[in-house]
Amino acid sequence: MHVHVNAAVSVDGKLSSTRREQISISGDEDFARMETIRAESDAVMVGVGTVLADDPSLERHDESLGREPPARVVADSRARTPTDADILAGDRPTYVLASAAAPEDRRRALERAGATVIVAGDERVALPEAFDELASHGISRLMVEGGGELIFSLFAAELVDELTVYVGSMIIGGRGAPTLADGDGFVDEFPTLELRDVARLDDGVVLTYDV
Ligand SMILES: NC(=O)C1=CN([C@@H]2O[C@H](COP(=O)(O)OP(=O)(O)OC[C@H]3O[C@@H](n4cnc5c(N)ncnc54)[C@H](O)[C@@H]3O)[C@@H](O)[C@H]2O)C=CC1
Ligand SMILES: Nc1nc(O)c(N)c(N[C@@H]2O[C@H](COP(=O)(O)O)[C@@H](O)[C@H]2O)n1
Repeated sequence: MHVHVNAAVSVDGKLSSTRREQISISGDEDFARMETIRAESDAVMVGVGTVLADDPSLERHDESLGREPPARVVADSRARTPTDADILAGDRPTYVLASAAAPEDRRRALERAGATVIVAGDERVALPEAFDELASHGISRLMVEGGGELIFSLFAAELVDELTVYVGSMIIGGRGAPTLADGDGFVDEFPTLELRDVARLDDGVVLTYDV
């Protein structure tokens, strides 16, 4: 499976503020670029932290490409996604990746709300195992939008193939504000990236890396 992480950060590397509310870091051109990546993907993924903070629909995509809209995927160890979340609305498939720690009643409630629940791992979602299961559902191109906890785990599990980061010309600051890669952080060995492209867009830059 090809995994493409795409996110927007401030110059100081933040995904949003200490309030964890969605901020328009991207301008119109970058949102259009994001929509194109969504449309080229079989599925778009976020962590449940993003679902709880932003309630994204992951719906906006570039229809001119003439492909089926992408499925949606949530990494949600304890099945906390609200049953009325936008990510479950409409007909597109939604896969909730949960762990064995997810209460049975929550898993059932999400299935009743239309989700396909995939259980992998004991406490947190075992991402390699869950991705194998997604591949068996025909997902071969996965776009990941965030947030920082999920992106860190994907790098830690060496699952990222491509990274695009829009750096908006703003400072957000805040010790507790989410960054592109949070989690426990790397201390000995650090994933290295190969810079493939730099492009000016809106009032910022898009950095494209192979991992
Ligand atoms: N500027 C941007 O491009 C984006 C910004 N955001 C922002 O990011 C923030 C949310 O990010 P986070 O709080 O970091 O939450 P997150 O969206 O990364 O979700 C983390 C949660 O995912 C679940 N999870 C399950 N298995 C996991 C695993 N193996 N590794 C990591 N997490 C796993 C856990 O419950 C964990 O708490 C919000 O403020 C949102 O606005 C989110 C996406 C894009
Ligand atoms: N690419 C990008 N640029 C920004 O400035 C952002 N704030 C985000 N946030 C993420 O975009 C998604 C919103 O989804 P919907 O448009 O509501 O479907 C969600 O993942 C946000 O966290 N992204």
